[in-house]
Amino acid sequence: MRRSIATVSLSGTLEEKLHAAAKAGFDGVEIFENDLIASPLRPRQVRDLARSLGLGIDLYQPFRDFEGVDDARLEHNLRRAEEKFALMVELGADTILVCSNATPTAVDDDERAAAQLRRLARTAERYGVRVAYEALAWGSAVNRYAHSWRIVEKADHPSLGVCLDSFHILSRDDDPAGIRDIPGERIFFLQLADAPRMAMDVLQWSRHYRCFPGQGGFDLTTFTDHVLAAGYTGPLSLEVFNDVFRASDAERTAADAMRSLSLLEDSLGRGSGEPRPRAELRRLPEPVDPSGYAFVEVAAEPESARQIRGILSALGFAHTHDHRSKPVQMWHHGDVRLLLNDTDPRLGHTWSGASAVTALGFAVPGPEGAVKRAERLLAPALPRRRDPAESDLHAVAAPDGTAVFFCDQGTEGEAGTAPAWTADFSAPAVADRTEGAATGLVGIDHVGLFQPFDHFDEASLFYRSLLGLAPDENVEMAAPDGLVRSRALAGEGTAPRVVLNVSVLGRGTRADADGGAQHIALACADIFAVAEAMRAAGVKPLPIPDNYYDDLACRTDLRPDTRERMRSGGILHDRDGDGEFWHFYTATVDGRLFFEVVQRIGGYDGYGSVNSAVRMAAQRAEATC
Ligand SMILES: O=C(O)c1ccc(O)c(O)c1
Ligand SMILES: [Mg+2]
Repeated sequence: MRRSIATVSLSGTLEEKLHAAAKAGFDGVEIFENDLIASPLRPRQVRDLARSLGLGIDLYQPFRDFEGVDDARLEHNLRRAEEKFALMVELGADTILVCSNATPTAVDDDERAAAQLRRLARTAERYGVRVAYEALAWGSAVNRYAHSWRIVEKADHPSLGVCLDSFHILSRDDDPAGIRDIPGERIFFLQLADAPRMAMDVLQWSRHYRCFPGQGGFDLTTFTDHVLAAGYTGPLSLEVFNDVFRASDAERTAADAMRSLSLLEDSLGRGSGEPRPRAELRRLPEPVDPSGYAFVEVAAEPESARQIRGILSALGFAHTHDHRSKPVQMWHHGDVRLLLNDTDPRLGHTWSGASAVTALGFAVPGPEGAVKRAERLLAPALPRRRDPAESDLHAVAAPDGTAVFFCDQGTEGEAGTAPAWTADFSAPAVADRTEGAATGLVGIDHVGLFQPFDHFDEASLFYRSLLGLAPDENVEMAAPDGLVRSRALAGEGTAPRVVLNVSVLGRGTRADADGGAQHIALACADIFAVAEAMRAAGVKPLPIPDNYYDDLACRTDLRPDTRERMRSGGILHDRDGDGEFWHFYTATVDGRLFFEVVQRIGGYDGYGSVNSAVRMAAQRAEATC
């Protein structure tokens, strides 16, 4: 199917928008009238530029407040429309979007609206233009797609059809199944937008918070399947009004948009009983099903690396191997592998110098397939410095610059065998080996990464589309320096898990500290044993205030001796039904990187976010003491 994007979805001038859309691989654009009016380019020049970039102009929009007016107004509106049709001929655009009248004086009279739209269609026909009538969710008389279709049907002119916009339909909880009853050839245009579920005025919601499919709370797959089942074969076009996208880099937004559309298109027509769509659908390489983390790599300056080594040893990790050609140590505990790079990460992305998670290695069944899928999803490939004998690990850059590696899960899990990529590491001399006392860590539960404000939604779509991780609901937490929004993503069978955080207002020390707080959460089977082993090794946990434990006494039935052990270990607790979550934190290195140890019991599936405000206040106290 053709893929298009509305210029309103991108930042910059019209020229910049066209270049960005073309670079991301779109076939066409919807030109927003304001973008044209503000452009120094004449319509013919816009047409020529679009053509030279390989873009069609699939829609010109919007034409407002046309129908449901008195006779004098109608004549005026028809003259107005005719000017625009002449302009569209210059522009080389053959479809105009007319949105339902949103003025308070619009008359709710289908006969009149149909007669007026028929006159508009007759005029449009003379210019070779088609009119696509869209019901705005806040239209005065017409605000449901079924109503717009009744009027179009009544008007009965071949140059008049409907434009369906997922936002206007799904924001009002309208049932999209009725779209199947509209003949496909009368659906002149399809606009796709997702949005987070919000209880607010629908116009404000639409103009500021739309996002790309897969980034919000609407089911765009089912919606679009209905439109395809009706027989629609026109473009899939993204029309996203979003305050952040308007202010972000247009090329990145366009790539994010294309990733979203590729994922959506790949999901279409797969339901059982779905009729075969008339439109040709592009499919992505098979989804990747990661079984967990192969490794997590941390980079740190030498002094900070020393502190990290102290924490890892106290947690029972041993420094077992060194990379054959790079300054990278492997720290190992059971099946958990952390890589510590203490001089120069050279991963092709920027590193501020503060300790940071620089790479995530995901264990996947077929790395080549994962790489192909990542390429199709426009994930930027990272250059690799590689000696000929080393394994050919492929990495792509996540939106925050973190390198994402695809590692063959191979025989991982079979006793005594190590994954192939670990052959790049050799055992250090015994004298260099740092042995910790094994503490029973069983895996990497999750990695938490603070995201740049502009790229939060992009990041969650990135992990979702490349690795098939399913996003959870957003959670908001009150940090002492502002609200933090958090979204967890987890693979099938709950591994691996990634937690993305962002400052709701895009500022605060948590967001600023050289790119934002990050943590690695390690899973264990006995939190008290790990806490005690860590303290016995001379490493203190993040201290939690006594008030927290007093409150626990009020709201839980935890026994006093348990609470006492929790207090000395800095351990926090959460419960969800029969499930329980126990966790504690280490000190923060460079004000940025910390470790968490967690124990999940029963079906607990969260991240202890009820305790996050206490944790973040404790971290602020730690930073200022
Ligand atoms: O917000 C608006 O006015 C507006 C204009 C054109 C559209 O296609 C739309 O969905 C909304
Ligand atoms: Mg629209």
